[in-house]
Amino acid sequence: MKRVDLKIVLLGKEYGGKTSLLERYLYDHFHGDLPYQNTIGAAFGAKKIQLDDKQITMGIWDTAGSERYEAMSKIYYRGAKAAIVCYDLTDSSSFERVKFWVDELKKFEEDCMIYLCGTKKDLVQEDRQCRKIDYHTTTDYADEIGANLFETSSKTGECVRELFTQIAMDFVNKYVPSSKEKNEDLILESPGKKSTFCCSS
Ligand SMILES: Nc1nc2c(ncn2[C@@H]2O[C@H](COP(=O)(O)OP(=O)(O)OP(=O)(O)O)[C@@H](O)[C@H]2O)c(=O)[nH]1
Repeated sequence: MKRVDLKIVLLGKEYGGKTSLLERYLYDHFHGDLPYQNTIGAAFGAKKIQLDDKQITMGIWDTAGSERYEAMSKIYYRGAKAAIVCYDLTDSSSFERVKFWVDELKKFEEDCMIYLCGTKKDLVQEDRQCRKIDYHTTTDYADEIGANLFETSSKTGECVRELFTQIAMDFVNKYVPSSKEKNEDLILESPGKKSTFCCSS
């Protein structure tokens, strides 16, 4: 069994749903009934996932969205192989913050794969008027920057596992040669193809 580590960072505006996304993925729970508590500094969680003959340990950094902690958040994306840049589907200003983080990553962490994540999908499903960020605007932007896009709900769990599994698969395809490919001395190609995930509308 081949073991590899994968560093992932969560970025995005405060109240954007990063911590909830991580908790849904790690512990399969959602504490929507508890009062909101902003992340201070950063939090860390880890999860192992197995893909064929590879065991990937994902180390996931949940950064604080408040601009007060911006300088600190920059520390956490260093060396990250994937960044999940979150925005709240019910808050238009959160998408402006996405652009800030994408520019940062493109400038300082070129090799980091970027995943755009529209959070709180359940709210826009309950009431379409809650959607403040047009789906096509985000897919156009994802195309422009060469990113994958997911719309998730930490309340229902929609698309959360799919997001992290996609990251692990892209990472393996990009960075971890399979034993067969290694033996045959093949050159690996990056996954290239982007995908947009919106499990149901
Ligand atoms: N309905 C619903 N509420 C959500 C969802 N995700 C997060 N929330 C709520 O949105 C609020 C903010 O969520 P957090 O996960 O704490 O946001 P954050 O991005 O970690 O915030 P910072 O720590 O300030 O950066 C909380 O009250 C959550 O319960 C979701 O998928 N659906």
